[in-house]
Amino acid sequence: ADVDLIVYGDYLLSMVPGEAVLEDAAIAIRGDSIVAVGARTDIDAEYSAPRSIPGADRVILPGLVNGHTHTSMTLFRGMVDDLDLMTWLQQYVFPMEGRFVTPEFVRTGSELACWEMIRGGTTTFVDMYFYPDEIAGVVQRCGLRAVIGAPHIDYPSPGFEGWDDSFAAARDFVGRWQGKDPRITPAFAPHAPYTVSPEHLQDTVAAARKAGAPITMHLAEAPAESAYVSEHFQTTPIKHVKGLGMFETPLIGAHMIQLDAEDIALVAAGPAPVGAVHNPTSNMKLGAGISPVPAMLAAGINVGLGTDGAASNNDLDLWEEIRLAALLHKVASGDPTALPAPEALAMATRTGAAAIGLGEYIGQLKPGMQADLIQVDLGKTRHQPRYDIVSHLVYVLDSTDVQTTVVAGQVLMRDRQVQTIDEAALRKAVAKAADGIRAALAAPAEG
Ligand SMILES: CSC[C@H]1O[C@@H](n2cnc3c(O)ncnc32)[C@H](O)[C@@H]1O
Ligand SMILES: [Zn+2]
Repeated sequence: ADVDLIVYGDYLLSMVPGEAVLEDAAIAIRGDSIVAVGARTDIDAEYSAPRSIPGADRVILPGLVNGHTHTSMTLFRGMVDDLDLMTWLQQYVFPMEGRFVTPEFVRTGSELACWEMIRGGTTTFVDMYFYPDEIAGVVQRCGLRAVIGAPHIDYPSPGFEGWDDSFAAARDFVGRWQGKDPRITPAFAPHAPYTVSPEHLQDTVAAARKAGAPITMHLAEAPAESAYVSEHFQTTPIKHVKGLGMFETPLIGAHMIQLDAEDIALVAAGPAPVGAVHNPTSNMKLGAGISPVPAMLAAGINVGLGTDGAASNNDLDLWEEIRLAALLHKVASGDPTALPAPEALAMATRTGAAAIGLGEYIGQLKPGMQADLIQVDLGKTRHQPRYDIVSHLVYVLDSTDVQTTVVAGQVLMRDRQVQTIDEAALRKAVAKAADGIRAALAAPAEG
């Protein structure tokens, strides 16, 4: 039978539960979907394609899922480091966003992020940032898949005076993008329990239920958030939002650190799917704490991985998050068997896809699923010897080993060359945006 593309690999990791690593494998793709996965000899006997990608020394696996980021914040990379969340946010980030975030800023920052994610093997991301139509435009042009959250917050923010206009714009955004592009899922993105009132969070829930759209928000992140919620509402962040109906509609909770055993049970009980996104680098850097990931997984919660924005990471490299997650929970528990390598890799693929509500379509390589996949090169001397492929992926690989990135059957990167973004033009636009930020950092009193 004719297909559009065949991708080969010395190894193939489908991430389908119970399936072993396949050797000398291939995957046949028609349109945006996977048609067949199997031994190279079987695929070659049954399918022919006008295009193919060779697989010597390469592993095929599902594209990575970045469950929480703020793509445009790449332009704030390295602007300020080594602060706690609230100081970082309130004294530096919010004021700089007020000065610099425009549609052009978002377009450039988001394109820089997409370039970095394509190069590192991320095929899907969940974003929450201002001017989401600009982000959606970048996503359409570069070919990635995204859940794009339209932000709303009780305070003035770029483009908005406060709640009323930001919430109205979020409803419009969701209405405009629902069903428009199969690679884009619009979402509601209230900022956090300490910046959105209980009444307004209930409004978000009602709008999300009516639209059938997911919600993504920062939740149970730092001790200061718990202190705020305790002081104002006499409860924990999780019980607070549960009481507002937020677990009755699909929710992607970013961070999910400050949870006790009761909170974990409430999240697991839903009744709607509540995914948790763990951001180890950002959490460590901002001193926010350690998310109870092993306990959440044990309770049956789908836990994914995220980078957060590049202003608190300072890159969008999910391989780093996979490795840090696997290591952090061993340190936190004193148990080297905590979060073993296969589980850490699943958080960036199958479980991560489920956590963001796309588990039926992506995160595993099997017929009928979307053709979102990557090839990584294990041929370098650094990868010798090889006894266990998953061990290399989690503990040795870095993003420069990613050779090929495919989303919905479209090849976005081949032999490390991004096909859909003009890198030289992007560098120019980034340099222009950075000049203004650099000047403001050098003369803060003038700002
Ligand atoms: C309204 S969503 C965008 C908003 O969120 C800010 N932000 C970035 N990272 C974090 C974080 O870890 N916790 C809370 N808020 C964060 C970002 O700067 C935007 O203002
Ligand atoms: Zn964030």
